[in-house]
Order: sequence, then structure tokens, then C-alpha cells
Amino acid sequence: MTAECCGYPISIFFIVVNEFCERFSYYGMRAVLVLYFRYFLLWDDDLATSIYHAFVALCYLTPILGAIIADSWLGKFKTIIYLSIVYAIGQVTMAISTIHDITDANRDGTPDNFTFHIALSMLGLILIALGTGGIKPCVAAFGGDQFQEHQSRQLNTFFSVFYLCINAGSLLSTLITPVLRAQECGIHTQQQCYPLAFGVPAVLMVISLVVFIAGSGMYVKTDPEGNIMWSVCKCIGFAIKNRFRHRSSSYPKREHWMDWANEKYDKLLIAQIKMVLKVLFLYIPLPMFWTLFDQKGSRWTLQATTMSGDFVSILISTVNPILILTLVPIMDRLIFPLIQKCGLNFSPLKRMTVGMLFAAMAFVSAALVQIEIDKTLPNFPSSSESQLKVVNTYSTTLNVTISPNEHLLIESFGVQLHTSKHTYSTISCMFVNDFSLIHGEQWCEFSRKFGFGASYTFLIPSTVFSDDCESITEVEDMKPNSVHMALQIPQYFLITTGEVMFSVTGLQFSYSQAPKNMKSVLQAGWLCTNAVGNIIVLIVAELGKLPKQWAEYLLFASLLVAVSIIFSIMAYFYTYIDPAEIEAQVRKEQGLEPEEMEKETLEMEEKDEDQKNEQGVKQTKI
Ligand SMILES: N[C@@H](Cc1ccc(O)cc1)C(=O)NCC(=O)O
Repeated sequence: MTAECCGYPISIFFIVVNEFCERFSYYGMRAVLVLYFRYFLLWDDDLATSIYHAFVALCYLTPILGAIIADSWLGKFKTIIYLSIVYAIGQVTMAISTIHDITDANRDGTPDNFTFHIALSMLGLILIALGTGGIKPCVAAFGGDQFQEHQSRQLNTFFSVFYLCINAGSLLSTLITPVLRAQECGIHTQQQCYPLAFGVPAVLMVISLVVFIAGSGMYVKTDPEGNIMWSVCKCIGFAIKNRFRHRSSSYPKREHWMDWANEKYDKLLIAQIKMVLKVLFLYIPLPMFWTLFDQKGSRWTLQATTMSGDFVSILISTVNPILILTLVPIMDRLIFPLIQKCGLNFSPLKRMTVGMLFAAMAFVSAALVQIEIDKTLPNFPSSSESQLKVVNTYSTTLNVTISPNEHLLIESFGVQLHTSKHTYSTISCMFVNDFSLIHGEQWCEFSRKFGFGASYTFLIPSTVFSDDCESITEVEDMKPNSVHMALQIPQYFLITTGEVMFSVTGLQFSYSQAPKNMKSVLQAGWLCTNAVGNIIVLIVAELGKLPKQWAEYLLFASLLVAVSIIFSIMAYFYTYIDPAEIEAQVRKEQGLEPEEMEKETLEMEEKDEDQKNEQGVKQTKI
């Protein structure tokens, strides 16, 4: 019997605090990673973003490794501890790699040996990816393991609280770590304080590990049942081979192709594999959701840069977790119970389908915003056009006519200038509020706000300093961005509503439909849908460039609608199961473990009505 508080196992407290600290550590480090590449290692934009995405993709591929270690070898508890140690070492290594004084022998403020810093940071990132990805499927599943059969309602609430902790951690860290980076620190010279920005996430990871170990005496720990993954692979291989050997029509058909393993493998293992395969099959269309979801960080960020408003980076990094923190309780406490009260069966797979449709709507909203932005963007010449800018330095206005080529876009300025000797220089800058012209003791200063996205030309006459800078002419070549960033809020709202319906439910579903000894593996399968979604983004970004961004958004929205229709058909044929019950049935058929059986039957009888409604379940079709 585990210690409980308000119907929840106390051990859960340690797990959610552990998750909060870990996600703080992960998202905090991620928030300053590209800046570190760009401004510390002095990589260009392309290299910095490629390495960043490769790192994120690796973090979603390593869960499968963690799950195999947990379910086949060490068990979830030990896997979390060992991989958290690897993770913490990675974070510390990363923080050390950002101390410029280590190699700054000449004390000029820049590292002298970049190879050292690059090698150390890459080592740190690999360890972090191994740690964060490896423990990810184990922590959620381990949390689920703490609940008993009669606590299925609390189990669902746990997954929501778990998701809230993820987002509370990420929200705080994405706000705090950039501020830490902006501090100045150093031994010989003062620099932006990367060691602090990476050091705090490292400390949080150590705290996460300590909190997890602190709960050690209270956890329900399930032992791994040998090398389950290897047994699964061998069993599937045998079923395929055996089916192939008996392909002639003279052999009677079997109910399921896995039944062709009956000759050699345990019925229980075959039943468990069937459960897992059914869920994995259902996962096939899911990466498309992540393909849209993960474009928040790329396409939508770029869209924001063509809009007006000063809170670009804050908006982008915090709007998602803030909305999650608001929407999860609203959905759990208000919307879902209300739907249930109306007598509608809003089963997990239905929720996920609706989540996909919300994400598709978010992309329609993004397309509408893009159309508004496009109306305000400057008219750039296409590949078959040229653009001329004629600066009139003559003393009166001149008419400019161009006849031979109709495709020319002409912009002419009837400005008065007093010199013909001038040089041009183009300066791109951020947050410009003033600039000055200085010549010896003489100077002109302009103080005014220049709009984002705008381009200006200043024509400076030779008399500039004798007439108090009055004669400088300013020409606005490109208008500043005028579509406000607030217009992106509906799309963020829609995609986050989609995330709550899709992601939180998917997490619960993956746990509830997995046999006991393969819970982490199914969590890893669930996380892999995210990795595949990210890979699709990379491929589509490279190959499928549509000439108009809004058209690309609509294309993605239509693809997701099509995929959600396919998913809803697949879901219709999916029968929700109670893995424990199936396992008990198989054991009974095999005449195994009678005492165990009795215990399980008793526990099953204890299940309240709540479970059937909440978990969705048995024999219910979408
Ligand atoms: N909602 C995401 C977290 C998140 C935080 C900040 C962002 O800018 C984007 C996303 C989430 O809950 N992800 C699941 C996870 O396990 O991290």
C-alpha cells in the first residue's frame, strides 16, 4: 500500500517537481543555445540553426534508447537516475565550455582556442541529448506506475499536472536564462555571462536528480522482465517467417498474423505485442501534427519578424507555455466535464482528432495573417524584372520616363540636392533610435524611432554642417512593418488548444494502452512521432518551397485535415483495451499464477464507474 494524500500517491510530488526542474534545465539551456553558437562561437546563422535543430532532433530520438534500457534491463527507476547523472554532467560540461577565460591567454575578451570550446560544448550537448531523451519516456511512465487500479481518474489528472509542470518550468527558464546571459561576468575581462545562463540550468538538473532520489523510499518500482525488446523482435520475426512458410491456401487462416508465433512463443507475449502494434499502427499519421506544431519555432517566428510590435522574442518563447498553463485547467475542469455532461463520448482518440483540426485551423489563421502582411510588404522585383531607384540631384524636379522595357518598376525621387559627389553605404541595424554624423568637431544628430522592416536613404549635402543639419533629406525607401504581432495571437491560441487536446491526451493514451512491461517503449514510440514530424519539417523546408508563404500554410492545413480524416477512420476501428485485464485473461487461459490471478480479479472488481468513463474504455469505439 503506498502513502496517499487527497487520493494521490505522495511519491507523485517528487516526480512532478523532478519534471519541473528538468524541463527548466532543458528549455533554459535551449533558450540561449543559438545565441551561444552565434555570438560566442561566432558561427554564422545557417550553421547555428542547423546544429540547433540537429540537437533537438537527437533529443527526440534518444527516448527509444532510454525505453529499451528501462523496460529490458535496469527498470525505470535506475534508468532515470543513471541517465539523469549523464544529463547533469552534460549540462555542467556545457556550462564550462562557455567560460571564455579558460582559453583567453592574451586577455582580450575572446577565446583563443575555439576548437576547445566547440569540442567541449558538442560533448555536453550529446550527453544532454542522451540524458533528456533517455529519461523522457521513463519519467511519465514511472509516474503512471505509482497509481493503482482504482485511481484511474487521478491518473488522468496526473498527466495534466505533469504537462503543467513541463510548461511552468519552460516558461520560467525561457524568461530567466536570457536575462542571466545579458549580465556581465568574467575573470580577466567582462563578457556576456554565458556561464551563468548555462550554469543555472545545470544546477536545476542536479536539483531535479536530488529531488527524484529523495522520493526513493516511496516509489512503486516495477522490475524489468528481462530483455523484452529482444524477445519482441524475435517473436515478430518468427511470426513473419512462419506465416511465409505456410503461405499456401491449404493452411487455415489465423485471426491475427502474430498468431503465427503461437507454435514457439508464450501467448502472453503475443497478446502484449498485439496491443503494442495496434497502438503503433495508430501512430503512423501522427507526425503530421508535429510537422505543423514545430513550425511555430521557425516559420511563425520569421512571420513575426515582418510584423510590427516590440515584443517579438518574448511573445514567441512564452506564449505557448502561458496558454498551456491556462488551457489545461480550463479543459480539464470545464470543457471536458461539460461535454461529458451533454452525454457526448469525447474519447481520447476523438480528442486527438479534434486537436489536429485545431492545429489545421491555426495554419489557416497564419495564412490569413500572411495575406495581410503581404499587402504591406515592399514590391521586390521578380527574376524577370529590374528595379531602378533614381536619385535626382538636379536643382529642380525632373520627369523620368522609361519606355523600352515595360517590366521595369520605377521609383523616382524628386528631391533637391546640392552635390553630385556622394557615396552610398547600407547599414542594417536593430533598435535604432538615433544616429549621428560626425566630422571633426562638427556633428549632426537625429533622434527618432525607425520602424522595423523599413529602409531609409539619407541624402547629405555639402552644406550639411553650415545649416544646422537642416538640409539633410530623408527618403523612406521601404515602409516599416505595419501589421501588428497581436494578430498572431489567434494562431497561437488555436495551436495550443490543439496541443492540449492532442499531446496531453496522447501521453495518457500511450500509457493506458500499453502492457505493463512495455509502458516506456510506447511512450518512446509516442515521442518518436515528434521526431519524425521534425524531420518532415526539415525535408519540406528544403524541397517544397511554394512561391507564396500563405499558400504553404494552407497546404499544410489541408494536409493535416486529410491526415486527421484518415486518423479518425483508423481510430473508429480501434477498440480501447485494459491491458491488465487482457493479460489476466491470457494467464487464466494458460492456467498460470492462480494467486496472482485472484489478486488481479479482486482489484478489477474494485474499479469504480469513474474508470470506465474516464479511461475510455473497454470495448468502446470512437
Ligand atoms: N508546450 C511545450 C513546451 C514549450 C515551451 C516553450 C516553447 O516555446 C514551446 C514549447 C511542451 O509541453 N512540450 C512537451 C515537453 O515535454 O517538453
